[in-house]
Amino acid sequence: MKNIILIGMPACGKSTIGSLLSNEINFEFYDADKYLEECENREISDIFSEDGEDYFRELETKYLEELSKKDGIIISTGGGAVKKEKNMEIVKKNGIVIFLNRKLENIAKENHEARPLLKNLNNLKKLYDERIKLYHKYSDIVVENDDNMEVIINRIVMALKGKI
Ligand SMILES: Nc1ncnc2c1ncn2[C@@H]1O[C@H](COP(=O)(O)OP(=O)(O)O)[C@@H](O)[C@H]1O
Ligand SMILES: O=C(O)C1=C[C@@H](OP(=O)(O)O)[C@@H](O)[C@H](O)C1
Ligand SMILES: [Mg+2]
Repeated sequence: MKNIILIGMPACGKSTIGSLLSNEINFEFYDADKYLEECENREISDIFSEDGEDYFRELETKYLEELSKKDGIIISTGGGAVKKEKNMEIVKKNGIVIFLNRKLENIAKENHEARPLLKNLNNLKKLYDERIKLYHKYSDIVVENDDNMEVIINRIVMALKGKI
């Protein structure tokens, strides 16, 4: 059984939709950021402020590698997981990658307190410009997140038919 990997901008819905999808298709759900926080017993915002982004990225790769040893699971990645080609090689070995595409104006409305890279909301457009090509490059399926959750989950289930 393959894994299902959700990628996309911060606050595009990866964690929420990953969990809802898990209820729908009975795949175990792992949020890569939450898994990292639990294993390290630290919050991501503290890791960023005390040790910097590069150190966070090392941990991110370590735990994506660990999670990818499992199969038949859903992994919601952090928005920056596409920054390292190695991360995508790891998850794509036994995973189908879904890019959740959500409008920046909707993303901007969410609460970003726990997202160190969005302390300044001006950074959102910059991150988008840096990453949009990467989300397309690494995704097997693109799902527009522009409706209510039930519709989005249904879209994903339909798109996955015959692929897992
Ligand atoms: N289609 C949607 N309709 C309503 N709220 C949404 C939708 N997609 C995402 N959200 C909300 O956006 C917020 C950020 O989602 P989250 O799952 O944390 O994103 P990510 O893990 O991609 O950073 C959550 O409060 C979530 O409920
Ligand atoms: O976009 C990013 O670089 C990040 C997104 C966050 O996850 P979400 O995409 O779930 O917000 C988290 O991994 C970290 O704060 C870095
Ligand atoms: Mg998340």
